[in-house]
Amino acid sequence: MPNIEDIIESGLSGSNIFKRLEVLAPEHVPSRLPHREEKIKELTLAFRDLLSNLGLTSIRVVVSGPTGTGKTVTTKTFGNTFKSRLKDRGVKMEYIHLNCHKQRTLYLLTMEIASSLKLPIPVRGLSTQEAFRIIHDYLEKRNIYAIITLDEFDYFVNASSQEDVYFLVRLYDELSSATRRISYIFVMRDEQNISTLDRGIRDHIMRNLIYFNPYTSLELRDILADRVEDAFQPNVVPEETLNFIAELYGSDKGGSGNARLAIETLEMAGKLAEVKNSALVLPEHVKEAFSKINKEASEIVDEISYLELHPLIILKALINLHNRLKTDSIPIGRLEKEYSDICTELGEEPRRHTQIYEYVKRMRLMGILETRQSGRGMRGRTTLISLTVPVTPEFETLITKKMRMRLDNREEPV
Ligand SMILES: Nc1ncnc2c1ncn2[C@@H]1O[C@H](COP(=O)(O)OP(=O)(O)OP(=O)(O)O)[C@@H](O)[C@H]1O
Repeated sequence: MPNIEDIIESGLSGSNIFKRLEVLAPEHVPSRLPHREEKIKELTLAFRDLLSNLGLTSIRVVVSGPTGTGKTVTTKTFGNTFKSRLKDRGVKMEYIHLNCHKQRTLYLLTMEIASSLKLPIPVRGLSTQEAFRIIHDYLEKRNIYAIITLDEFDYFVNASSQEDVYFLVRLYDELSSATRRISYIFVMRDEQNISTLDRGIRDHIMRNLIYFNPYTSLELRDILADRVEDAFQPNVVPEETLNFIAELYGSDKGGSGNARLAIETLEMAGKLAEVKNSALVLPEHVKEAFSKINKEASEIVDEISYLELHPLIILKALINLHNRLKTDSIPIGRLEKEYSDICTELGEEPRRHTQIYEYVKRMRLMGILETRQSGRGMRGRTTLISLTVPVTPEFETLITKKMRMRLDNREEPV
C-alpha cells in the first residue's frame, strides 16, 4: 500500500491522463466542428442577403434539433466568424448570443442585449419598447448591424405572452424604421413549440429552418477524436475506447446522438482511469462512466410511476410500434391508431386527439418523449415521436405492470 503522502504527491505532480481538461468543459468552443460544416454553410447562405442588401433586410433563421446536436456551438461559431468576415469587408456587425432559459422575459433579454453592446441603459423606468428603441438608435448612430441568437427559444415561447413573441419577431413593424439592423437566429429543441403561436408569427419565424440531426456513431467518433487529441496526453485513449463511446451514443446504434453526453462520458472515463491509476482509458472505465451518467434514465423511470392510465397506454403504443416497425421515430397518426386499438382491447374509451396531444406534450416536458417534425417527403410533414429511454424488455414490463395497476385501480396516481 502506498502511503498517504505519496498518494497526494503523485496527485499534485500533474496528470498522466489529461493534458487540458478545460477542453472537455461544455462551454468550450473547439476550433473545428466535424460534421457541422454544412450547417455553417447553410447559415452563411441564409445570412448572405444581409451583405448584399445592407440595411434593407432583417433575416430570421430557426435552428432546431434534439439536445446535444451542436446547435449552440455551431451558431456561436458561425456568428463570431461571420462577424470577423464582415469586418474585413468594412461592415460593422455585432454577434449577440442570449439564452432564454437564463433571461426569461422580454425585458431581461432586452437588458442583456444592451449590456452585450456595452450600452448604458437606465435599469428602471423604461418600457421594453423604449429600451429597444435606444438599442436601435445606438446601432444606427454607429452604423452597426447585429445578429441576435435566442438560444433555448422554446422557453421564451412557452413562458411569454403572444404579444412579447410578436414584438421580438416583428420588431421592424413595431419600430417602423427605415434601416433594418437586427437579424435573429432562434435556436429550439423542438420547432413544434412554435405551432402554439399565431399563424402570422409562425410563418414569419419558420421561413428558414435548419435542422440538426442527432449524430451517428461515426460522426461522434470524429468529434471525440478531436477532443482526445486536445484534452488528453498522447496515446492514453485507445481507438477501441473511442469507438465504444461513439457506439453507445450513436443514433444509428439506438443511442440519442447527443455529443454533450458522449464528451461527458469521455471526461468521466478519463477521471476514473486516473483515480484507478490506469495508464490507459479503457472500455471498462467508459462502462462505469456511462452508468453513472445514465442514472438520469432511471429518474425518468421514476416519473413514469406517477403517470395516469392513458399516458401509459400511449407509451405502450409507442413500444409496440417501435418493436413492429423497428424505428425510434413514430408518426403521431400511427401512434394514435395503435393507442386507440389498445384502448379497444382494454375496453377503454380512447381520448380525443387534443387530449392525446396534451399527454404527449406533458411527457415531453417530463423528458420521457421527444418530438420533432418529419422532413418533407413523408407525405407532407408530420410530428414524429420517440422515447428518450431505450426500449428494453424491463421497460416494457414496467409499462405493462403500471397499466395493469391503473386498470385494477390498485394504485391511484399522485
Ligand atoms: N460538431 C461538433 N464538433 C465538436 N463539438 C461538438 C459538435 N457538436 C456538438 N459539440 C459539443 O457537444 C456539446 C453540446 O453541444 P451544444 O451545446 O452546441 O448542443 P445543443 O444542440 O445546443 O444542445 P441543447 O439543445 O441541449 O442546448 C458541446 O460541448 C459542444 O461543444
